[in-house]
Amino acid sequence: GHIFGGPGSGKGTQCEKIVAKYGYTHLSSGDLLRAEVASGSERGKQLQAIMQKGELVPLDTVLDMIKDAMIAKADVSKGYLIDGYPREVKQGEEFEKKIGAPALLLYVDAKAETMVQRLMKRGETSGRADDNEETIKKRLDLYYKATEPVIAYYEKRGIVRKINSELPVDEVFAIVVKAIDELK
Ligand SMILES: Nc1ncnc2c1ncn2[C@H]1C[C@H](O)[C@@H](COP(=O)(O)OP(=O)(O)O)O1
Ligand SMILES: [Mg+2]
Repeated sequence: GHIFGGPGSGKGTQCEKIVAKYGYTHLSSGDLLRAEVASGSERGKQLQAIMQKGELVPLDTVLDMIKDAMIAKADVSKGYLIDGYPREVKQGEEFEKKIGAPALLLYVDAKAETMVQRLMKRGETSGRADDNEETIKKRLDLYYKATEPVIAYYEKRGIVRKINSELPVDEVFAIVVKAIDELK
């Protein structure tokens, strides 16, 4: 399934707990991209410039990275947890064409102020170039404009489970567990 939500909503935090409990293969598009940047490759340098501006990297680049990572784990995986993708409806359509339809979309929902506060706090230690006030604003704008519409695309199929991420981490996780277990 996919885990979906704004920047700082708590996707990564919940993914860690999901992986510990269910053993799914966690694929964070952001982490894959940041690994490419860290490798120092030419492609990584181009990606870094885009991410630093808070913009979306080209669709095919992210999707190919996810697909490669899925294939690499195909024979050992108990299931995939795709984190931070799709970021726009077009990406969702491409994912379905090239990979398939997700079984579940966990929509980790928090208020804009909450997300900003969490990201500013995370920025104190994360070392992430995009966890600064200016880029956070742009990421939130982009989230509301481009990414949130993705929900409607999946809602039609009845696979969206909205999770209140204003709650403490463990309470959020309890709701997540319920959503996953209902599916099994
Ligand atoms: N339910 C919650 N309550 C309080 N803080 C939370 C929370 N979920 C996550 N956080 C904190 C952990 C991080 O420092 C920050 C952003 O969380 P994250 O998991 O990195 O978000 P995302 O991966 O969606 O960007 O907020
Ligand atoms: Mg994350």
